[in-house]
Amino acid sequence: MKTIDVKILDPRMKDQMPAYATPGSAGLDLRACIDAPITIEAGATVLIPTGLAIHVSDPGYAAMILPRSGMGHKNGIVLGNLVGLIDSDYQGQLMVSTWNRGQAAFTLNPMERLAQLIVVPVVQVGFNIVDDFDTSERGAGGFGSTGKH
Ligand SMILES: O=c1ccn([C@H]2C[C@H](O)[C@@H](COP(=O)(O)OP(=O)(O)OP(=O)(O)O)O2)c(=O)[nH]1
Ligand SMILES: [Mg+2]
Repeated sequence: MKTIDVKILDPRMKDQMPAYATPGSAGLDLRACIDAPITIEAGATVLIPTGLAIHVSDPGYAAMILPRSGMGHKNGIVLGNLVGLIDSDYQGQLMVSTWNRGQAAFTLNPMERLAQLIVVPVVQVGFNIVDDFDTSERGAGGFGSTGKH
């Protein structure tokens, strides 16, 4: 398994480090490192610290913060930025932009698991400027151009 450097910024995280819940899990749950419950009003977005900093370091990888399906579907708790992208050279605290897209206030408790982190491969590209592309079957067709059924 690949390893990445992590700094524990909040001592409470020492015993609760993110871990894969099952052997096949892709995501590592992130916790709300807050000192007291925070009520997030319907429609509001709050930046929540996770108590951790990671340094992916290898530009061939990035980390992404995604919602947890249960929090998103049942409680309306998703991400203010929809998806969080963690650059391989970022060394600051992982922060979760926590958006209550639901109709009711939600109370987030200290150390509650609120989002998840995945690490994904990334290809950095350079641009080769051209006047015309090699022909492709799709061409410029998009936005439903292949039909509905
Ligand atoms: O949900 C997130 C998204 C980003 N970040 C951190 C890591 C990431 O590497 C950095 C910058 O993120 P991004 O490039 O998406 O934001 P930006 O608005 O473009 O800021 P910057 O100008 O710092 O790149 O912020 C988080 O902690 N949580
Ligand atoms: Mg940026």
